Amino acid sequence: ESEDFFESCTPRLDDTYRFYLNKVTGLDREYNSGALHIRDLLSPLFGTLKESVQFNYCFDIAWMVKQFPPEFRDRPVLIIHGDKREAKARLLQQAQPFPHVRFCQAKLDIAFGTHHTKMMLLWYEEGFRVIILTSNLIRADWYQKTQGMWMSPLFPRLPEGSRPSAGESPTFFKRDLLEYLASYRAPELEEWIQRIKEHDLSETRVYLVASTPGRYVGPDMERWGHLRLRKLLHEHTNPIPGEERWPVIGQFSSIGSMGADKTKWLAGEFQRTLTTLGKSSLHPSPPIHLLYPSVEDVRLSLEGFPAGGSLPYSIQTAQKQLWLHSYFHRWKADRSGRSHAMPHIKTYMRVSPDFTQLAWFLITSANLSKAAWGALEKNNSQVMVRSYELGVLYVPSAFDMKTFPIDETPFPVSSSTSGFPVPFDLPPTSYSPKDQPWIWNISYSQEPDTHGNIWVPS
Ligand SMILES: O=C(O)c1ccc(Nc2c(-c3ccccc3O)nc3cnccn23)cc1C(=O)O
Repeated sequence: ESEDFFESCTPRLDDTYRFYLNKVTGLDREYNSGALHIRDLLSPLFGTLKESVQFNYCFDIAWMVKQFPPEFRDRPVLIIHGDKREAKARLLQQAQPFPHVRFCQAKLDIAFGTHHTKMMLLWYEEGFRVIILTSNLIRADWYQKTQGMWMSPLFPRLPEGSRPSAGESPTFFKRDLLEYLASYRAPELEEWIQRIKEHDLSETRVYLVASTPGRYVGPDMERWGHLRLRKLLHEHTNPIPGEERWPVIGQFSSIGSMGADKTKWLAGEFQRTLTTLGKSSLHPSPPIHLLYPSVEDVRLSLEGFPAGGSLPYSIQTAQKQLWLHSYFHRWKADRSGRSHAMPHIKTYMRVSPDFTQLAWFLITSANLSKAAWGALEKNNSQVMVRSYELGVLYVPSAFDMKTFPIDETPFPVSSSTSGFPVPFDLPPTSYSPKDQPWIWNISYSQEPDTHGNIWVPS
């Protein structure tokens, strides 16, 4: 039985894609097999921790410290955040009892930008690991929401005296990660840039898709945000016969202001990016399906209306863009047992007309907003990005495939399949005429949620 015990307590992980969902409290056991809790990520099973860096937006420092196993609880943790003034003071105050926790404030010089990036840099005795994820470092983000992550392989240390460009991956992940870290221009990150240079990242098969605040011109325009994604799709995917019938899917947990009509950004520059496949000069208009929870999805969720506290779509923004809601589809994820675990994960993908194959897949912190993805300005000669964002792109060519088959039953995880574990149901389910998008700052008092409560925002 010790074998069974060991089997049951160490998650059998899908090694192909290294894409995992968070565990969700209250699901049948099978739907959490292969899913990971934050305590799994920080467990000695993945390495003997020396120091870590936590890039995130929202922090509960005392809760975070408790997620480390006791033997690692005093190891230095560097927090990369975007808080300023009183918010920064409150954050630093949280760590007053924890001298091993230090802080670095990411510069946010453009209005309305946020430090949205969620990443763990884990330095072990045995080597180095990167985790890029969608969860904040607060209990609620790891309880009953659908969240996801990419977990890197263990990167071994390079032999002494290796040249810095050693340890590069076929997807140039090492160069791109170092450039992203350098974009903070933060002295606290210098020693981490140096440490990563000393490790072998060559087994990485995903491309980094990052956003860093700024106004970019010329070749710098393709380094960040959606123009970076367009560049990667242009270089590393191929045209598909009948691609105009291959839908684009965007799935997210918040929405920015998209302008008075679809041509302002969504069906213009953003659609141009999402429909790029290789170097074809066609600009098809395939279906675009946007997945965002309806009020009913939230009301009937495991958390009930409080799930909507992490779906910050405001009435002020929504009323300016009613045209957007015709693209919307519900959150339905029976295949992962997560139809009632509201999404905080963000994913974008290009699927075949029969929803059995993927041309590419992106998991990211970036919601549907110009702040996150960037927007062209000055007659398309400049792109402006407001926020820090981070995600990873899967393209079939990096896995010696033409397309990714989709695994329609990703749970319980079976290391046998080579299918990509898309976490929600395909095809997407359109809103019914009565469905409305969840808006977080209006009241819902007609019908109670799963906990018998109504929603009356202050
Ligand atoms: O990922 C996400 O969906 C996400 C979305 C927004 C966000 N921040 C944020 C919030 C807000 C949302 C929820 C609880 C507290 C908040 O302050 N309100 C605004 C207003 N304008 C810009 C950013 N805003 C943070 C995250 C995240 O979880 O990182």
